[in-house]
Amino acid sequence: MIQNKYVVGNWKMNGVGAHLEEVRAIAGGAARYRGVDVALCLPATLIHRAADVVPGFPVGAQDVHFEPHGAHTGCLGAAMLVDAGAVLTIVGHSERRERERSAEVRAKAEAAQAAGLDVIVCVGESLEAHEAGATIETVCRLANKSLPEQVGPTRLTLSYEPVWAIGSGSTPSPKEIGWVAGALRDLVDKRFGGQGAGVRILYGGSVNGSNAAEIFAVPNVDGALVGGASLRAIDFLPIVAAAAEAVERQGAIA
Ligand SMILES: O=C(CO)COP(=O)(O)O
Repeated sequence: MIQNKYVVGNWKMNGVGAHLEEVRAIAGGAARYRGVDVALCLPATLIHRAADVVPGFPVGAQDVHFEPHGAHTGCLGAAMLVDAGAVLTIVGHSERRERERSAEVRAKAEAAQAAGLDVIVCVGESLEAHEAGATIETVCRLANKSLPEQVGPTRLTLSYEPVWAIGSGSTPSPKEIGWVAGALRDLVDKRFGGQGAGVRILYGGSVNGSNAAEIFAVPNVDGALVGGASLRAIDFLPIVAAAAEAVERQGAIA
């Protein structure tokens, strides 16, 4: 089944109020492309303001606590994110996995689903695992342990982000990305049966305007999770354009 590509920006710990102009430019620019769903996962401090500035454009969080509320200093529950205007959240990003295990990632995904958030679950292998030829084994193990019990009523997405490719300028070859995306597609289909077809698989790690077209042409890659190149419209919109072109080439604009 061919569906819209999904291009999500992850601003990480970047952005203050002045950068809402970029959010506005990205939302306005993205609206020009058909066949692509675009979203931005912003610092929590900007979610509410962005939701006001670009009503209807999907803004999300980069993490969520697995409990709805309580004595968790510095954390945010899913209902709080919804209240701020978020419609999605990332869970299990490798920059957070240093402090959390897959069982916690799964609990976060389920808490987010229960609150009505779309969820992007991240998995990826370390450089050591990559060099040892253990990429597929590692990402499938992480995906199996981190994915929620059910696809759920909201949109579930799985993002393959090799730890060594994040912010490094290096990416796996299209062939390697294809092997992993194919393995994750099989895993999702097996785990969720017919509902698995609705789960999109993204690639993340040093995606930019120059390599996006090649990455979007890889079988089973349904989009990208973009870090550094999502901070400015001038860098991010060419990635959105490449996704729209890939969908057009596949002849199935939704
Ligand atoms: O971690 C990432 C997105 O979540 C990728 O970051 P970069 O695109 O900056 O490599």
